[in-house]
Amino acid sequence: MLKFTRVFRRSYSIVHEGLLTQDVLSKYNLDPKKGFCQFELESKLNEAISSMGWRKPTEVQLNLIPSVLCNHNCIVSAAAGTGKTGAYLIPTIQKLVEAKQTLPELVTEEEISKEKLKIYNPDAILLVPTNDLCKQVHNEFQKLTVGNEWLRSIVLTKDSSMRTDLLNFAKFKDHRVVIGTPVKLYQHFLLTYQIMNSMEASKNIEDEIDIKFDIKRHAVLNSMNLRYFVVDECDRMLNLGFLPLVRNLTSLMNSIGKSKKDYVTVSVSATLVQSVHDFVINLSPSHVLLDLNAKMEIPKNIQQHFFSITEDNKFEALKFLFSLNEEEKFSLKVKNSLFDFENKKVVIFVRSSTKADYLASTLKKMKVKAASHHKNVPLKRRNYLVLIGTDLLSRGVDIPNLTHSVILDPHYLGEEYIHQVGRCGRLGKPGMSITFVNKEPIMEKIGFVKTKLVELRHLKNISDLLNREINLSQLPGFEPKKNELPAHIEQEANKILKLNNDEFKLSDKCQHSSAFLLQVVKKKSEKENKNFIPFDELPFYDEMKIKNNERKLKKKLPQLNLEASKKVILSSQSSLSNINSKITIENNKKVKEKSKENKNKSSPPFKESTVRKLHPSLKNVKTEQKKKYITVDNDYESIKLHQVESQALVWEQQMEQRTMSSKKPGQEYVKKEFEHKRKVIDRK
Ligand SMILES: Nc1ncnc2c1ncn2[C@@H]1O[C@H](COP(=O)(O)OP(=O)(O)OP(=O)(O)O)[C@@H](O)[C@H]1O
Repeated sequence: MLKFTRVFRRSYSIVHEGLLTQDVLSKYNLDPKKGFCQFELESKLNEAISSMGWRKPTEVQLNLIPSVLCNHNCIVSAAAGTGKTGAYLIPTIQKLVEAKQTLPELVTEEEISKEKLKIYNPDAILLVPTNDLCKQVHNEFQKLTVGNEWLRSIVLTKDSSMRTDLLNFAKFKDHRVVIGTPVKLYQHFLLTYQIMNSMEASKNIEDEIDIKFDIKRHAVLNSMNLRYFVVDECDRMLNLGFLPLVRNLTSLMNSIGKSKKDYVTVSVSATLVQSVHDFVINLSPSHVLLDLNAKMEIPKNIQQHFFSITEDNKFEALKFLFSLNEEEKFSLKVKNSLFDFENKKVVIFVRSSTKADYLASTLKKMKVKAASHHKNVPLKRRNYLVLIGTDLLSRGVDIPNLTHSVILDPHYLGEEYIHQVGRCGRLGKPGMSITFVNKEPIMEKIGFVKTKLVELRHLKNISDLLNREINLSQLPGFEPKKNELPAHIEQEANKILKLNNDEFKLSDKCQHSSAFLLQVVKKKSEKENKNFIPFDELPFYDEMKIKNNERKLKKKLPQLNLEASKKVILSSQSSLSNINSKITIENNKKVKEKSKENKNKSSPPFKESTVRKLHPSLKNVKTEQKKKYITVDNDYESIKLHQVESQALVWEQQMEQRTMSSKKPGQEYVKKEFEHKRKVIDRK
């Protein structure tokens, strides 16, 4: 059963609610004003700490260091950038230095040549969620072990192959610490398990495992000597779906090392959610809970700003922030220092790696030193001022003197915001977070799935987590325009604009774009999403199937009455005319010429079937109303509509004339014919 030990409140303010256990308090006379000497650390470790410029322990260090030194399992949460890495590294190093005498001898050549399974037994395993964070922790570890260089660490990430790792285990048997990602560590423990099992059962190792294992040169990872097991960013691990993996990893580790619960477990995160508690139960039954960020607050040194910006304007707004001239900056600075991005280190969070790359290249064109970081691009720490990344960048990444966190696409998880904002204003330095929120829902492809994203909901998650109301402000010059279409409609319409004319025939493009707009605006007027067909799903792409698709489209296309059609044209005029004028501007002349030719011909320009095919949405539109409908005539679509309409009118007039003059024999027949034709037109 999980047992949290809560002790009494400290007299000084920096230590939060009763956190430290009695034995810790009686052993150490803790004082936040005193330096690291209060922990009675080994002299070289003390020197290394002071050479890093760390004078006094931070709050989390003051709590965690003595607790680990007293061998307590700990769950710790503290705001981002408060020195958690040092807080778990310092006591681990101290304990390993103390135990130096008991270290195994270096492996000798003779030993290596024996046909015996070599085992690498580290004293500490630090589980870190991503490759870049592993490297960051490794760097900090190296700095803290200056003077104690014998205490090295091996990094296990996807950057090295399994065989290289196995070679390193044999070669660097004296390296006491392993820093690795869950996947790589799991792979190694599984391999050890398989090899040990096959050896026990006197089976051929090669038959049992996929890797070419060289028993003379390779060693396997074991946890027999394990004394410290640290899970950094543990809620991140859970969010990334590593929970089953980490569970399997620990159970493998325990069964191989036969060291169940012999080691001290430290679980660290900036945000402590219930799932972390549940997860920790599996690691160790009793824990000291050092919850220094229970309220999940953003440190006061970080200014937070939330702006309402439409999806299409987000990049523009960002570019605007970067490209303000001195005068503009000055005028805006009067109100807010927010706009001063010059020579500042900025981190920008976006939803996808494609967006990150696009934005980085756009900013580079503006001569801003920008770089992107996501799963395909490793973290570059030099020569840039602006780093653009996905949520991979939000955890643990420590960039000194970073002042601005810009969240272009707010994450659906509220706690992610805390981590993203935590990249700036670290350790009490001034920082500023800017979050852009698109009020309209948008459809976006995430991986292979098209998802409806409602950023207002994400904002609510943030406000629920921070337990405060969040008001959206307007960025000057980016206020919403009147009669603006909802962002998701604009977004879809813009996709149409980006298509090349070669992709399909102009007529099809116009027809479908207008059909699409008619459809989405119908949706808008009905204020429901059920019949909404995203652009990508409209049957445009395969020219060969266009006829079939048209039939499908007709079925899908909701029936429009005049009012709806008129609204389409009027309310979406900007988009429609945008689309039509932009798509057809070059082709307009040709089209007009064609239409003139058609008009000049005595025979009607379209056959009845063509009219029906051309504009299925004309169905149910009555003659008088049709005249009003033909209001916009400076683009191709309306010209076409005009032709269709005028043709329809011509027919009607013809029929009416025939009816008028048909008070002769055969009148009945003509009347019937007229009624029939009228029905046909009405159906059109
Ligand atoms: N006692 C200290 N005095 C001064 N600087 C410190 C101290 N402890 C840590 N730092 C520095 O503070 C910065 C943030 O530390 P660290 O990355 O460990 O924070 P963190 O709490 O792990 O952040 P995150 O939640 O983002 O992972 C680092 O640059 C580190 O070198």
